[in-house]
Amino acid sequence: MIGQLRESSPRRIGPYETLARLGAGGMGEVFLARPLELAAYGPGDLVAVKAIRNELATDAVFRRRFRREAEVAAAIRDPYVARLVGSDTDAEQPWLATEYVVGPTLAEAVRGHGPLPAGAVASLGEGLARALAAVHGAGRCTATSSPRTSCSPSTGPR
Ligand SMILES: Nc1ncnc2c1ncn2[C@@H]1O[C@H](COP(=O)(O)OP(=O)(O)OP(=O)(O)O)[C@@H](O)[C@H]1O
Repeated sequence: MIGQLRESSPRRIGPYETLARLGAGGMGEVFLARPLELAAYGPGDLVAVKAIRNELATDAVFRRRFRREAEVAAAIRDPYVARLVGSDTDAEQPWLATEYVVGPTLAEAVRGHGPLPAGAVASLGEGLARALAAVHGAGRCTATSSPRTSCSPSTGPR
């Protein structure tokens, strides 16, 4: 659910202006945002920016993991995975931005309309499996030990 910005919410993250709060996870908060350069702004330019919590931002081990996450995300090209559109893993408060995915969360859909029909569950499962395969494939291809030339992200895990 899209929530209002809080008093403590950042108004600006990297090249983006925050508009609303989308949620929070283990790493930090996620904001709906748009590019500050309004001339370049179109409806498809809305992004979800994940801003990393301060405690984690000062943790060197976490920073390394987050850099790796951004590197893997940048390598993914798949219709089932929100595309990475920008990141700054070296910023004081690191962030990464992905395409904004419109629509309710699964929990909101079930709360509002009850259990999904079997066909919808099947296609959701298929989409999740495809997305996971794409993420695993990209992880293999960006691993330092695996030469990029022998790797095809779209083939997924073997
Ligand atoms: N690209 C996006 N488009 C729309 N909503 C998003 C997007 N990314 C995240 N959200 C919203 O923000 C919430 C938190 O996302 P986040 O990625 O932080 O969750 P997480 O995977 O549980 O966290 P973490 O990776 O930090 O453990 C999601 O549940 C979702 O509602």
